[in-house]
Amino acid sequence: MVAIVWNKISFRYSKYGPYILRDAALSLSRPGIYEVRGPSGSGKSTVLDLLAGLRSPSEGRVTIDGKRFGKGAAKKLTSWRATHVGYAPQAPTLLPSLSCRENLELAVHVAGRGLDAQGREELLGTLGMQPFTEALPAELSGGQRQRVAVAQALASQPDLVLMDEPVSALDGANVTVVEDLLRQSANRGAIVVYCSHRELFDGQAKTLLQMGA
Ligand SMILES: Nc1ncnc2c1ncn2[C@@H]1O[C@H](COP(=O)(O)OP(=O)(O)OP(=O)(O)O)[C@@H](O)[C@H]1O
Repeated sequence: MVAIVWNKISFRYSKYGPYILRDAALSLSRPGIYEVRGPSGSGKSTVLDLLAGLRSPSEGRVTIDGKRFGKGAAKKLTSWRATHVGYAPQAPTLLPSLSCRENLELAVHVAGRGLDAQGREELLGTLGMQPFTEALPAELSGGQRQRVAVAQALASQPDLVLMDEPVSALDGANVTVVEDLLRQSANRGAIVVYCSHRELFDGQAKTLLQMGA
């Protein structure tokens, strides 16, 4: 379980740059599926990075499991992130020298928890990647790499699942598979946050944040 509270969080990439977020507030503790909505360039990926603790707020503090983090949070959150967060960023970050199987194994090793070897194999199978278990990322199509990145983010059975455009390269059947896996994660007790230009879950996910233009 994980609980995240934002109170008056602002973020900009540089000291005099435009604000991406201004005095944003949110509270996340209940398992479920949440969407960060907004047009292209509005800051959805930035929000996911902040939730993952990969970026620190410019102003304000985030509270994670009762502890408050402000500037410099990203460094302090490294081990929390490794254990609790599964993140499939917009550009998949599979290690190029490791096979699909090994990329999942690494995620579980770093987290110190997650699916056993059989579970990881099954997860890849569910995503139609069983024939490519031993393939290197460079040997995969874009959609195949995206499916492995989704599997990698789920392999450690994280409390917080972050998915940035998880189905942008997938066909309809695989979109349904990803939706099912994310539902299963939420049913297991995870908080799932995603952004997607393609509508998922029939538009029924709760809105976590609505970003402006
Ligand atoms: N590393 C960075 N340094 C400076 N500006 C950045 C950086 N990353 C993103 N931005 C800017 O921040 C704004 C929000 O970008 P972000 O990627 O979060 O939007 P998005 O809503 O996810 O977009 P899309 O839907 O197109 O993926 C954009 O104007 C972008 O140019």
